[in-house]
Amino acid sequence: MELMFDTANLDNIRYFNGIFPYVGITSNPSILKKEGKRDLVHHFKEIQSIIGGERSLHIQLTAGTSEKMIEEAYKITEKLGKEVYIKIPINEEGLKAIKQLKQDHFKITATAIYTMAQGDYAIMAGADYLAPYYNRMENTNINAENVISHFADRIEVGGYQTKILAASFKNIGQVMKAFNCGAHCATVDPMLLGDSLKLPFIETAVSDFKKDWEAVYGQGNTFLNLLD
Ligand SMILES: O=P(O)(O)OC[C@H]1O[C@](O)(CO)[C@@H](O)[C@@H]1O
Repeated sequence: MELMFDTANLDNIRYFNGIFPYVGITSNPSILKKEGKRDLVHHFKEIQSIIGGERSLHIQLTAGTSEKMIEEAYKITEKLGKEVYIKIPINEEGLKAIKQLKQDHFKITATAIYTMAQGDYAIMAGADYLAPYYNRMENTNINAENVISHFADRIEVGGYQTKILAASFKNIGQVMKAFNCGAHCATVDPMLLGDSLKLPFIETAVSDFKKDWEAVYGQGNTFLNLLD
């Protein structure tokens, strides 16, 4: 069970970096749009410096043909390092690009996955990660839980190395369901993760403990000044 942050916002990454256990950052052109026009090499390098070398960075290609996608992948990794995961939508051109890029030892995250067939092609093509779109599947009346369970099953039975990186979440319940269905990892807007800890009953429990403690040991005292 792993989390990634689905954002390119530097402030959010810096803030939540200190809070949640997470293993990487994902983005796509729509997520980048929210940051306005940027010097992208500089921006991604900044992200790399915040998250450190142990966590992964997943960057989506923008070209429409496999030839251009392959060129983009080379350019991105030339600027940002071969450790970057190249995100490629699973359509004809995308699959063609993955075939070549895997031969060239690139790390690949297959994305825009709505169907079992798309994911199975990506697994067979050797994708390192598979990003099924949970909320978008639900919006399309596709059973996201069945699709993710199917991938988990295929990977287990076939002994594939591909990991399921469930994506497109609009609430924390969807994230938990994706894990229940066998997703290895979920990429989530860190603001959504933050909101999942801001529940009134959590606050009530914490403040009740504080009140009970202070009723006995005095206001403002903690173990720090009582155990000297
Ligand atoms: O439905 P949404 O919120 O646009 O999400 C699409 C998802 O696709 C991804 O690009 C994953 O490949 C994520 O970055 C994002 O979670």
